[in-house]
Amino acid sequence: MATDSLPSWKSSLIELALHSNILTFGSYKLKSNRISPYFVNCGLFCRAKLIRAISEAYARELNSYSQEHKEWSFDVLFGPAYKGIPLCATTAEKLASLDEQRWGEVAYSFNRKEVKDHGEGGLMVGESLKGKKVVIIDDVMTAGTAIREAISIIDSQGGKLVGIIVAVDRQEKLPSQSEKDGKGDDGTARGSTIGEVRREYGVPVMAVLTLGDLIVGMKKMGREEESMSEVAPRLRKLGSCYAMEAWLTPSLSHLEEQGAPFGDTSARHQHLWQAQSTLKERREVYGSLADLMLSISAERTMRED
Ligand SMILES: O=P(O)(O)OC[C@H]1O[C@H](OP(=O)(O)OP(=O)(O)O)[C@H](O)[C@@H]1O
Ligand SMILES: O=C(O)c1cc(=O)[nH]c(=O)[nH]1
Repeated sequence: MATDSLPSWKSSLIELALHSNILTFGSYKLKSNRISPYFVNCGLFCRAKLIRAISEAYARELNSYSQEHKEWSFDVLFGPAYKGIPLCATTAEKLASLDEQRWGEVAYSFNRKEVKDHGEGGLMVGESLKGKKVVIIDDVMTAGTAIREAISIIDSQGGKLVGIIVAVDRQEKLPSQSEKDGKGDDGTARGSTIGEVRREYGVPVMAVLTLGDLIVGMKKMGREEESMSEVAPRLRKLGSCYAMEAWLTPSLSHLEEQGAPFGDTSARHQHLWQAQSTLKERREVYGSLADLMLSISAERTMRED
């Protein structure tokens, strides 16, 4: 569960993201057509000290995962076009700086959005993926469409996906059928995007920061009021369970991972109640934001009953 303590490197990264307008608040249409009251623009990690900070953070996460899982390794970091491109190159270099012996030979690769028809030609740039163990490095995951596209490129190139890392886990739920049909969220209880990708492909999905980290970081910086006074009214206006789900899904996906059934209504209610208790525990930490989410969550449970 998230707490109000963040390692100092995470706090510094959030501060950099705020000062550089990488993390902003407003109303944004996402690739999935969802409307979000905040946005993470990783294209703005475009100055030396910013790209250094984010690539060090990715490299640190990957290196510590590999230290904890000695049998796990990879050959190539694949950065999907466009925002993944600078990330894969700089993070490969940072990995080698962290541990030359382990990562000195790590390679990177990325795709083109349009196939090149002259010179070397083709879709891919960098290391061949054929027969290689590949980790996808990307900016954020929302509905998981971009990651699935990247996975199909890896498959088509003969690579083997062994992991995924993103800068920010937005802690979003899976798209509903009505969203896929272009009719907006139907408010059904669903697991998290990241949990589903993890389960479906059987690989670790890592994130440098989560939405929870961003909120804790803002609070530590005394910017909670500023950000939340922007975000909360919009969440309210959306009227769906966007905010609540964002906070519930870690608990829901955790329960799902333990094998809890998700199909029938009573099991789903039980999960919602458990997740709400988790929110209650978070209340002290997240103050008014948690209050807001609890009220949305209660309304929703009543609607489901
Ligand atoms: O999980 P999803 O709902 O798919 O959305 C998230 C992805 O969508 C955007 O990429 P986009 O394809 O727009 O490419 P870009 O890197 O060129 O911005 C964004 O940069 C994420 O990678
Ligand atoms: O879902 C998206 O399209 C998206 C979200 C976000 O925070 N940042 C981004 O670049 N894309």
